[in-house]
Amino acid sequence: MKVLLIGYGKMGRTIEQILLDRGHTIAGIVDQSTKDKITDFTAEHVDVAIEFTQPTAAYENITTALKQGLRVVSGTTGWLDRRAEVEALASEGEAAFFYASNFSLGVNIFFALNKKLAAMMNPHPQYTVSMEEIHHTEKLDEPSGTAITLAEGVIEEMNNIKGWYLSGGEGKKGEYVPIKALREPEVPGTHSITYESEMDSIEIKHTAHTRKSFALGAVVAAEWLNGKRGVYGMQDMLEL
Ligand SMILES: NC(=O)C1=CN([C@@H]2O[C@H](COP(=O)(O)OP(=O)(O)OC[C@H]3O[C@@H](n4cnc5c(N)ncnc54)[C@H](O)[C@@H]3O)[C@@H](O)[C@H]2O)C=CC1
Ligand SMILES: O=C(O)C1=N[C@H](C(=O)O)C[C@H](O)C1
Repeated sequence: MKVLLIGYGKMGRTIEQILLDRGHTIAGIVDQSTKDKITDFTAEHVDVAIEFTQPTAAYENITTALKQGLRVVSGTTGWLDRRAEVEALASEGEAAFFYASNFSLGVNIFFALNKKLAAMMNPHPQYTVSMEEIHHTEKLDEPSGTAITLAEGVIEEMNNIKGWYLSGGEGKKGEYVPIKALREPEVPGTHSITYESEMDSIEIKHTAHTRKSFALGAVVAAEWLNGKRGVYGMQDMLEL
């Protein structure tokens, strides 16, 4: 598979290594400091583009790649207010789009566990739900995309939960999930969900030991997307 890397930071470089280890080739690298531009590439040169950049750049990068007719896998967080526009564009043309707030297999199992636990807690309003995420200090967005996906899972399953808020901000206790975002050196990503009552607490937690888990998931998603058209996510691929 010929892959265009859009974004050559921590994730782009980890993905490159996994691509090479799995026998793929790098068609080009687009970053702020490289000569390559997304508009230099079409589906003739590229089977899949993998986009990991930053919240302010993702929308422009993804839509440019889709307009070039490229299949795009993206994991950039913090831009999803424009996700519907991207998905509409991807479903019109020859291109394809695969997005995940977290590509790690373990986190996607954790997403399913989170929803199952939320459904079990739904009839028990004496428990108050809260979340915490910890990431490295270079992370630009908060809360993490993964924490938002976890909160959306709780909102889907619990009748009395209406939304989420960044802990420290405004929110109605009990009706909104507070998400505490902590930044500590070198942490790849830790997420926990706690249900607290006067009697006891229940906590589930996922700890990433390395960002290789996210990078491997993105490469597997690119392999899976190759040859397809349309809009996809981890549930389509993993059938969890
Ligand atoms: N979905 C997932 O599984 C994961 C998502 N992420 C997300 O991926 C994104 C990138 O993460 P990292 O690689 O750790 O960040 P990073 O800061 O190490 O790298 C980002 C790269 O994007 C480049 N960039 C910025 N604007 C650009 C533009 N307009 N065009 C091309 N390149 C541009 C920067 O120069 C930098 O090299 C973040 O939003 C992060 O939250 C990170 C890990 C896993
Ligand atoms: O910025 C990161 O590093 C990560 N970002 C993603 C997120 O915002 O959820 C995924 C992972 O937690 C690492």
